[in-house]
Amino acid sequence: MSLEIKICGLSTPETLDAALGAGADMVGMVFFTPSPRHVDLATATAAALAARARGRAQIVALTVDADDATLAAIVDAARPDMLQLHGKESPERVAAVRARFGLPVMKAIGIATAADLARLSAYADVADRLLLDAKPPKGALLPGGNGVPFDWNLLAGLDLTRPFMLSGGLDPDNVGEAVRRVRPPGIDVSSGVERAPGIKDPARIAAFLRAARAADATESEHSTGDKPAHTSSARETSPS
Ligand SMILES: O=C(O)c1ccccc1N[C@@H]1O[C@H](COP(=O)(O)O)[C@@H](O)[C@H]1O
Repeated sequence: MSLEIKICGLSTPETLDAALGAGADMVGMVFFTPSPRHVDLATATAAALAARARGRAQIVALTVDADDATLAAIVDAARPDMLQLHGKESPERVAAVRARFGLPVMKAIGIATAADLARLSAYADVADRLLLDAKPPKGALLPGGNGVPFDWNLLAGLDLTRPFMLSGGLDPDNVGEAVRRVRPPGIDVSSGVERAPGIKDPARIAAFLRAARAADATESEHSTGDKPAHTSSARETSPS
C-alpha cells in the first residue's frame, strides 16, 4: 500500500484544488476557532469545499475537544469521511464519537518523549487511526499546526496495531528523510506548506507531495520485504 498523504488546514477553493491536483489522498479542514485555518460553519465554505473534494480525496474534519452538538453541525455541513480528534479526548470519548457518528476516527497523540508512547495502545483499541504529532511548544495557542517536529527516533521499533500518520513540522525539505527513516503508512502536514500562518502555498503543496512520493517510491524499490514493526498485520483490523 502506498503512502497516504494528508494536506490539512485547507480553507480556500484554490488551495484545495492545489492539494487535489497534486494527488493528496486526504484533505483536512480545521474547525477550531483559535486556528488561523479555521473554517467557519456559519458560512457555506465548509460544504462548498467538501463538495469540491468529494470522491477525489478523503475529507477529514479536524476538531479539538468538540462537544456532540458541534460535531453534529460539522458532520451535517461537510459530510466528512473521517473525524480527526486533536484535543485531550479520552479513549472513552473517542469510542463514543465513533459510535455516535458512524465515521472513522483519527486520534492525534502528542509525542515529546518515550513516555508518551505508553498512551498509544489505549487509543489503538478504539480509534481507526493514530496521528503522531509533536506536543505543542510551551505557551502555544494551538494543540497542533505549530510546525514543530518531534524526535522520530522515538518511533524506532514501535509495534502499533493501527495505521498511523506522522505529523509535526513536516515540510517539502524534510519529508523525504521522514519517509525514509520512519516509513510511516501516512503523513500529514499543515504549516510546512504555507507561506504565512493559515495561508497555504500551492507551490509548496506540490513540492511536498512530489518529495514524499519520490521518497516512498525509492523506499519501496529498495525494500527487502522486511517491514518496520509498526506495520504488523494486526494494524489493518478495525476497532470493535
Ligand atoms: O492546523 C491547525 O491549525 C491545527 C489546529 C489545532 C489542532 C491541530 C491542527 N493541525 C494539525 O496539526 C498537525 C501538525 O501541524 P504542522 O504540520 O506541524 O503545522 C497537522 O498535521 C494538522 O493535522
